[in-house]
Amino acid sequence: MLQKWFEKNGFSAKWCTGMVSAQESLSRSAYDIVLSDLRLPDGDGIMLLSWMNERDLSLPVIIMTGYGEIQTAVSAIKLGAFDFLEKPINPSILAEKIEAALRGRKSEKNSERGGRQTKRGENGVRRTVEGRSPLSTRMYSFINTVAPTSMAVMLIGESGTGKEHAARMIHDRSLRAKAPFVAVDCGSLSMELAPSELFGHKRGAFTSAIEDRTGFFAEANGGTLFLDEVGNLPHGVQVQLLRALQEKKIRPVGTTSDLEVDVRIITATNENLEKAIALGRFREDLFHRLNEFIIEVPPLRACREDIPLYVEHFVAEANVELDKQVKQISGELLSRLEAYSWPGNLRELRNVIRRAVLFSNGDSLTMENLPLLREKPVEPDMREDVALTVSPEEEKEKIVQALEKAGGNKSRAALLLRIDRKTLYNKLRKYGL
Ligand SMILES: Nc1ncnc2c1ncn2[C@@H]1O[C@H](COP(=O)(O)OP(=O)(O)OP(=O)(O)O)[C@@H](O)[C@H]1O
Repeated sequence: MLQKWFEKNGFSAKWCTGMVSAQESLSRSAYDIVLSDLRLPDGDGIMLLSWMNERDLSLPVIIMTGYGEIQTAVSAIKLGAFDFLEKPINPSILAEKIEAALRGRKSEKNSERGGRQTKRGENGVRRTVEGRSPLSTRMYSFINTVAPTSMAVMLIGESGTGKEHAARMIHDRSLRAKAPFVAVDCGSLSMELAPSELFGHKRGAFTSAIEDRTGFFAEANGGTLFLDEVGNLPHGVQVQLLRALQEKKIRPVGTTSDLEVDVRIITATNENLEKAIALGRFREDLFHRLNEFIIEVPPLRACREDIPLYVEHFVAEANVELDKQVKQISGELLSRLEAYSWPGNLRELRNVIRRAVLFSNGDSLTMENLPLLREKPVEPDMREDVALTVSPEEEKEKIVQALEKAGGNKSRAALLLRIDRKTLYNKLRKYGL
């Protein structure tokens, strides 16, 4: 019914039957807005929202709720949902909310189109800022040095420090800037589908190959392919990747001839790959091919003097997105932000600021707007170690079962276990899975 409504009103709408099907659509194509039921046959709107947050899919999400679900809708807003809509849906309220969400989105897109840091979008918000602390300055000077070359760059840093951001910056400052930048989350590639996702396939190559698929390599031809969490690349695919890099040729699944590709590779990892090599999980020859130039992306707590700059940036961004007018930040709040340990780095800071701006009433942010930071700062190690059960054997068993259910897809398994992807990776390593 809603799909018809959208189409009648000049939108193109894709209807998904559940959470997994929405995740698949969101992974493949770009959308401007997501309208999701709170209850879904295979999950719920909040799980979908967390999944999108993890991947930085910052498009507006409107959650549709039934009678008596307002409390859950409020939690959704705290998690970053744009708004909620009570059922039965009133078309004029729906139209109003869609318009408000798209207004924010348009401003965001304009600022994205602004490209490099020096340019600004129509709304005057920069797309990115460069920290000025010694570690940040060093990183940007490495980025500027390596960008115009064709060297393979490996970005090493904790989750949320801005590795993907740095990869885009390298691409934008390279001679390939006008060609595509394609980002791939290696953790979500299953062993079975990875070759076809990376190298493409011919229709009929396997049962579910109902049409030809280009593959990420060919999509990135002439440009940059960013392999995020490269340590999670299935072992079998590592050999194929090495061949593609050495010979600059790929062979789509189900075909007999090679395609020439010209792709610059940037990888990111938040783990010690040398350890993975020692454990036989990562190929040493591939590692050397990928790390022609290593850049360390520092954790936010090592660059505390950059925090006010980032806060200012994220407030400006949230003002536009949420139609707010925050102009001041209380000294007490800023000191709190500077003192916090930021285990989730820039991503966590951005989320905290967006939430604070959303809950602000006037033109200033105070401690009142930051309920989440009032408690003791979380240490990174504690965050990593969320036990799923009391005994390690049971925990391992639970993980194995979730992986089976998810058909080997780690992101999906993490969702089933209700832990984040990074925690799952740590546990897989811990149990040698
Ligand atoms: N220099 C910057 N200026 C503005 N925003 C930034 C900057 N660097 C990172 N961000 C923002 O911080 C968030 C996290 O960045 P990013 O996704 O690049 O981190 P990551 O290290 O790749 O994370 P993960 O390890 O989880 O994949 C994003 O919302 C990104 O837009």
